Amino acid sequence: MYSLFVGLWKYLFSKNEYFILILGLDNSGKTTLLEQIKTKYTKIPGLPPHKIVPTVGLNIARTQFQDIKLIYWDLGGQTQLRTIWNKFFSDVHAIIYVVDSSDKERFNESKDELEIVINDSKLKDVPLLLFFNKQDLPDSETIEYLSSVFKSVIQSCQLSNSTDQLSSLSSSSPITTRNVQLQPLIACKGEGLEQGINWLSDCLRKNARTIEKSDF
Ligand SMILES: Nc1nc2c(ncn2[C@@H]2O[C@H](COP(=O)(O)OP(=O)(O)OP(=O)(O)O)[C@@H](O)[C@H]2O)c(=O)[nH]1
Ligand SMILES: [Mg+2]
Repeated sequence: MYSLFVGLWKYLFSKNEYFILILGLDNSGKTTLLEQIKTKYTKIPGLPPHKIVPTVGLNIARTQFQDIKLIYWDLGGQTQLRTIWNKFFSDVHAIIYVVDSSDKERFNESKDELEIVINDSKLKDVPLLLFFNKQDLPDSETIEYLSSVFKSVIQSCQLSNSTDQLSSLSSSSPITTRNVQLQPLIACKGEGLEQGINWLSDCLRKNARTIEKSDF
């Protein structure tokens, strides 16, 4: 009974548990990525790509990664479903944003949606892992090109870093930052996944924000 209680206590209040929201336009490969995460970091393999259908609700993966627990929430990216994204913002420690590197006609739409996300005050300081997916497709754009498309987003993260650092000098509050990483990905094969998750885990270990448990 005692060990059950201790286990429950640890489960509810463990400090090394982080919530990660996976966002991006529909068809960008979010659920494919989530299923690869399950395959790579859990004992139960994820669904193969041909069994994955467009997401309407919420898909979840719980993983143990070295010393930390990472819980991923994958939401639907269709236009009408994007309106619920911000309901999760108060409860997450990091954002993964997935871009279809071959969907040239929707690069700007994807960038505009990401700008809305990172400009939300509830996500201040939350690290952003930007996965440029589908790098296996012959018509996918390079990371260099995509970096220029998403330049305004990257710059606004850097700008918020320097603004915060300046204000912190005068107010002597802690320096706050939004870490950003651009990572090529082939979600259906899991290529690039490990590099991205390693980076994100390091960020969370070093400087994750505190979320009040009462928010859950
Ligand atoms: N070639 C290729 N196709 C991919 C890759 N990742 C995902 N796909 C394909 O892209 C399509 C959409 O994948 P999903 O994972 O369902 O996309 P999603 O972002 O979850 O879409 P919504 O749930 O509608 O928001 C599927 O046909 C996948 O097989 C990849 O790395 N390479
Ligand atoms: Mg999906």
